[in-house]
Amino acid sequence: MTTNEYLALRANQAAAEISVYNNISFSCSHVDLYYGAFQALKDVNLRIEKNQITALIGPSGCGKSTFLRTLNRMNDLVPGCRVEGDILLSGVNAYTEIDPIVLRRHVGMVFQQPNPFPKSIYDNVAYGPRLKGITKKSDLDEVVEKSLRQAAIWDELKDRLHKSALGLSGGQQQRLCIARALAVEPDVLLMDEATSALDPISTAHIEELAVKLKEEYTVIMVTHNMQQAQRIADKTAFFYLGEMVEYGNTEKIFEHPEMERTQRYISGNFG
Ligand SMILES: Nc1ncnc2c1ncn2[C@@H]1O[C@H](COP(=O)(O)OP(=O)(O)OP(=O)(O)O)[C@@H](O)[C@H]1O
Repeated sequence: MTTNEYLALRANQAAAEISVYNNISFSCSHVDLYYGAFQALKDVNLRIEKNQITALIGPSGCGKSTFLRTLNRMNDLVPGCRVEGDILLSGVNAYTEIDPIVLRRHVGMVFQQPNPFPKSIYDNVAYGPRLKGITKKSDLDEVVEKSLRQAAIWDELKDRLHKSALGLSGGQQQRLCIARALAVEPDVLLMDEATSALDPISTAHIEELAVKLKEEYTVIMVTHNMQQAQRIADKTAFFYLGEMVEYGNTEKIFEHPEMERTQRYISGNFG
């Protein structure tokens, strides 16, 4: 091989690498996480694709929420928690190259229990944009409307924007929390069992919403509900005892898993 041929090959490989990263939201390599002496994540390697819904499944205590929280550095707030390995967001190291506050603006999160602020519906959604420095009323009005529309709750709430968010139903509160997360224009939305406290109709609303949102956002969700993962997730990662055992297209994980532990879990033999 001549020098020129080698250089051409290397350039091609570099271009291929870059195009791979274009489709990748989070790239996690050799991630270990310790709560004090206890190791909760063990050598997790996972690439999460953009504009997809990725479900994290596995038995209780296997590290799904812990992994989700490493993505926006929520675990930084836990005393004694230590993360090793690399977590890149669009190629940028989330632990060494971005301030956690900025990271969390790009990576929004919705929790199991809806947690609106004890403020008006409007002020809940306007909270993040105001922190970002948006103060003009017409600009805030626009962001509030856009975010509530994206969260598929504008029509229900548009006539009561200045009423307390605490007066909404659980399902409405959860969609409001999604609107609040979207108002700062994140790239990624993390959902930690976001429907487990909701009734079936509210759950269906949130599932439909997640499918719509993946056109613009990357959605990563922890769920105990295997039917939910099968209904809406493009990709599924199975965790067990702190390890990410298997990852792939949801259909494949549920119908033809490669690992015995995945097979046993999805067939209900443990967990
Ligand atoms: N703040 C913490 N301090 C110490 N240990 C923790 C902490 N949070 C979680 N753990 C431990 O880490 C392990 C993984 O917990 P995690 O909540 O990530 O699991 P999970 O798969 O999300 O579980 P579940 O499905 O029950 O929510 C568990 O053994 C848990 O007890």
